[in-house]
Amino acid sequence: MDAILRIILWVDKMSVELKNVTKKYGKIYAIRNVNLKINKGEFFVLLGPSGSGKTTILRSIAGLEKIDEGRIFIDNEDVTPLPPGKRNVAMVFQNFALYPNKTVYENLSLPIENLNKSEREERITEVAKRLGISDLLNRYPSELSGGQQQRVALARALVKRAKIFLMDEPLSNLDAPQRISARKLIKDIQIEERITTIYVTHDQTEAMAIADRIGIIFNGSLIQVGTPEEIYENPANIDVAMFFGNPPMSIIDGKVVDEKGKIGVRAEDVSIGEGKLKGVVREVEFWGDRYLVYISINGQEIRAFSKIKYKIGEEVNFSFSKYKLLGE
Ligand SMILES: Nc1ncnc2c1ncn2[C@@H]1O[C@H](COP(=O)(O)OP(=O)(O)OP(=O)(O)O)[C@@H](O)[C@H]1O
Repeated sequence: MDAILRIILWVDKMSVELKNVTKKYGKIYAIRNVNLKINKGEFFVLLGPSGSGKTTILRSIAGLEKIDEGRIFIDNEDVTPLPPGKRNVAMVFQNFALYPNKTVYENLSLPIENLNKSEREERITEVAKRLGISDLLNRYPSELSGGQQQRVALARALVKRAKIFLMDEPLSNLDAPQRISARKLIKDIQIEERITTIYVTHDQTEAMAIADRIGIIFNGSLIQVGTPEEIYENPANIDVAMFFGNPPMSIIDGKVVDEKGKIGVRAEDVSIGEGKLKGVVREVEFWGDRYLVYISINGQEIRAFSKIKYKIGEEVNFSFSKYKLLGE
């Protein structure tokens, strides 16, 4: 049987649901009244600033944290009282720890020690092939690059044939090119196997690239859930608008345009060189295929993409093709 088909057949996808989940450390709320349904086979990204509660949600789903209030369901079964070992999830941590004194093969054998030797060998060979680490099985972790170690950590989660993947900033140790190729690999595996995956990051570019849906969390509360496109187009509030997108929306006072309240504008919706608004160029960044121009207008700042490199201090006319009213 084709290896990929076999992997698909292992996996019997699971949904995850959190109902009114609260977790406190002492008096501090790490997460507060979180309600969230993650669908079978979905790639769900939890995105938020440092300390917002992302890891706490993941650890609560894994059973590594005891929640104070609420219930957690995996495939409609209430798993709240179950220990981690009974939840059938695999977690890949930020600082993936491989056993340094064991070879890659031995590291991959550990989660499946309960199987007999030939079954173990079959699984490891299959997953190693899929992840391009077949040639590394006899090496020790110290003899691997960061990216190779990352693949071994992923392989270790995969050999277990868990039904849910929980990933906590799994690419944080990699450099930029490695991150891009590793995230593509994670996404490829997830698409092929449709393993329900919950992935934590504070990097919104990564979130947009990889997610089916994103949950935005600030200060322990889930603020918005939607596809990357939905959140990009319609941020739920000013905090989300100022956080999501690269660059995020510029937030300006309505009085600059003919609207009341705060207005969010995306850099690609600003056209320099036309329109009745006037501002001064404060800074210009080279972004490879274009420039990001910082324009100041009545003491407020607007960012605009431009093919032309404007000069700092230059007065420019500009207009918006689109903007979003974000309230008072
Ligand atoms: N073991 C703990 N004891 C006390 N407070 C904790 C503990 N773990 C987390 N916290 C607090 O709970 C809140 C949420 O932490 P959490 O690690 O879930 O955030 P995060 O979004 O994953 O952050 P980061 O992106 O920095 O990893 C923070 O205020 C944190 O200081």
